[in-house]
Amino acid sequence: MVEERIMSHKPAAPPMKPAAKEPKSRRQSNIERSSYFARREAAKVLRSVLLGDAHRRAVASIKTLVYSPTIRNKKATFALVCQTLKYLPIIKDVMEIANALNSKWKKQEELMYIITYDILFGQDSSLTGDAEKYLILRKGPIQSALAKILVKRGAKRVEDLMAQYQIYDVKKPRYVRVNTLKLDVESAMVELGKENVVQKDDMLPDLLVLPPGTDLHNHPLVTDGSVFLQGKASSMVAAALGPKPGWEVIDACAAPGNKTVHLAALMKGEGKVVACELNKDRVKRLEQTTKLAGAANVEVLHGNFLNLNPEDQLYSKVRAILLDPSCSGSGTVADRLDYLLPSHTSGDGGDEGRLIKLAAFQKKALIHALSFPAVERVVYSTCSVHQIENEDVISSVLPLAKSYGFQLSTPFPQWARRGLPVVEGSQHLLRTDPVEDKEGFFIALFTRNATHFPESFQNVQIDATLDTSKQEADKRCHRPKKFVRSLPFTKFSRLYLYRNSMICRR
Ligand SMILES: C[S@@+](CC[C@H](N)C(=O)[O-])C[C@H]1O[C@@H](n2cnc3c(N)ncnc32)[C@H](O)[C@@H]1O
Repeated sequence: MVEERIMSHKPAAPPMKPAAKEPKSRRQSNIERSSYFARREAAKVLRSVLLGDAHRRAVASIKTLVYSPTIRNKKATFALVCQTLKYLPIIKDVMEIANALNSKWKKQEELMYIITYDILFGQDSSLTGDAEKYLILRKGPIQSALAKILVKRGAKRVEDLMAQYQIYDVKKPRYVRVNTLKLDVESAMVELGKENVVQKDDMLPDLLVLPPGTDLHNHPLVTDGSVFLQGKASSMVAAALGPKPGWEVIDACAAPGNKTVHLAALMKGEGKVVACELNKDRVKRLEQTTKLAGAANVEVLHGNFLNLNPEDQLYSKVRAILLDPSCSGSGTVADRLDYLLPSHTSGDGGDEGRLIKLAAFQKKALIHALSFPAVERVVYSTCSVHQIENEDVISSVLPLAKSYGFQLSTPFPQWARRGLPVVEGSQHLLRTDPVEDKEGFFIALFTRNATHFPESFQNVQIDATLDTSKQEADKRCHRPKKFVRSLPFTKFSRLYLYRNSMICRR
């Protein structure tokens, strides 16, 4: 038999079976045939994921890969890839202990991972094909390797083992946010309740809770934008900002726009949401989301939030800013599965340099958000579990925020999990736990009363980019100025505030 190549577009046809004692039904043969192809298609996708293209963007990438025209059985392939990835660290150890792969099959290790998943944890008993036959012959050693690992680690069940391997079981409820621009909550409950058990969330009035595993991707309410498949933590962000109908609001880093359209709905479609997005391709997603949601009060802006000038008349009435900047995404890795990819298996989940860069941008963007003159509320949020992107950002910005008249407020006081106690006011910060709450989000809410705007603030112009070269900054600062105060900006630089002048960074 010619060696099966998982990278070829068309996998080899399943081998003809020797005459069986009892002829197989046509239905059974079709099932075997489609499972055979699904495993090869899944192996092809898994190979691309593990090779690196999809690194750090696993699920988005798995979806993109699965939805390519070359994949026929998309649903089965997607499920098989996700499940195999979920168990991959265990599968790899099992295969090593069982010494299951010879050099020929090592060349097709992704296919072997998929088949081993099926042998150990899957429900597919129709394992036909050469690769399958090879592993079924080694089923005994494979199963005893798993038993050895369980004994060695003192784990009674595979679930305990998964916990030890830090694999989170992602059986979380399916949350559905009702887009109140299109449908009221009661009607959504009635409609979804026809086929599912639906409850209202205990904190967010526009959020519904359905049983884990409920698949609503093709539900008419989802496809027509009446409801959004949005998690609880993600839905808490716009609600924490609490914009009122008629306000002007900026969503600083907006695509794909789930929170943008949530803001629009909370504002009952009245007022204006300026949705700013840097990435051209993601702007398209943002526009699609906005259109789907029927959020007519959203104005999409393709640009860099750091370049919006707070002194521009255009933004003089902006009362709230939602800042959900690019982050490591480490809090949603259980969803995205990339925690199983090579650089994520060692614990902290990421490359320090990348985190430092992200945190630098996050600080800059937060300072920028706080510098809009009429802003009363700023929410800073991430889907990261890293202190450097969360509490550390807040603590480094807090002195400046206070000088602008802001204080930390407490979003959702009834929520028990708060910030790490490494910053003054950590009790105001909100965290969700990646294990307990199935996703790790962070929310900070800065508020100030209009009456508490600092007197000096009225006369202070803000350097919009905080990114200018030193030469440019010096030029700008070369004006008569009256010193107000200096504040730490980074470890190495301070912000100098001057009345009737720019903020200069040195
Ligand atoms: C975490 S995502 C936002 C998710 C979005 N809030 C939602 O819930 O759908 C961060 C987004 O910010 C964008 N972004 C990054 N830097 C930016 C900048 N300087 N100005 C505007 N957008 C930026 C990224 O392209 C990305 O789309």
